[in-house]
Amino acid sequence: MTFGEGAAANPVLKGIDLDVQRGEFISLIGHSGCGKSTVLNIVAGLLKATSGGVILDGREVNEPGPDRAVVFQNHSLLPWLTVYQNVELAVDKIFRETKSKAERKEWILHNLDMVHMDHALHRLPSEISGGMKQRVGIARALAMEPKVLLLDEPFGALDALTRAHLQDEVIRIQAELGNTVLMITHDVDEAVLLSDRVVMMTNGPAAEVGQIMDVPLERPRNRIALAEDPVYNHCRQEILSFLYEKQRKVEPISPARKAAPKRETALTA
Ligand SMILES: Nc1ncnc2c1ncn2[C@@H]1O[C@H](COP(=O)(O)OP(=O)(O)OP(=O)(O)O)[C@@H](O)[C@H]1O
Repeated sequence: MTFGEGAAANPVLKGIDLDVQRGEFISLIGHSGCGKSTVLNIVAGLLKATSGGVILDGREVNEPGPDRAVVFQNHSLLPWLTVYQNVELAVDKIFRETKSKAERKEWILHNLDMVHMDHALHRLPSEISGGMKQRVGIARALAMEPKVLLLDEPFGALDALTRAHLQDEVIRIQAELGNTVLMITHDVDEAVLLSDRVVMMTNGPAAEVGQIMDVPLERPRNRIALAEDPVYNHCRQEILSFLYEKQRKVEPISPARKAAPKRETALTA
């Protein structure tokens, strides 16, 4: 994927070659700006790759479709619609022809129940917390019955406790439904806890898949028990070593910091 042309060309991705099995949970991890969201947006059909493409169930996909639902870091709920109506909008769009009104209602309630949001059906997004909004976003995505669930740092904006809670819910839901999931994360523990495989990307420009690691941990996984698990810790170590040794990223010093007086530079170094 190259953005721009000629002198302004920015070759963001070079070799992204990845086979994903049905029902697999894949995490994509890499330093900021390496191109993770670009990969996800290409899979979602929101961006078109400069060359190469995406094949889903034997068919090339190059535009958005209900077979790939995306959950973004900052919820994308419509602020003037209630929790129920936000999910209803997606469900009506996809199932208008195939489910009756009563069946659609039951399906909306079922999906909101799955993320434990059935108590707040008639609240507006502005009346619920950040974690609750992400749950509604997940319910809306699940209600579309996508072949692939695309999660772009879905827990990134949440506090640590809410994040852990929602991760556990995603683990439970994935165990129940067996979704195929592609998730972007910056969080090493989250990647190991949730994934079957972790795809590590090299630093851009022209980022590629640097390493793919299997996570051979039994499911269901329990975060507390895993803290002591040698396999879990080995997986963490592998990712940390990739990110901070093999792909160590040194941020350029900004002009403002360069110009700072000596003493201040020493304090901020
Ligand atoms: N629509 C676009 N037009 C031009 N350049 C873009 C566009 N989208 C992304 N880029 C560039 O592509 C590079 C990769 O961006 P991307 O958002 O995919 O990285 P990322 O790994 O997801 O970053 P982060 O972890 O910080 O979210 C960046 O240099 C960014 O500026």
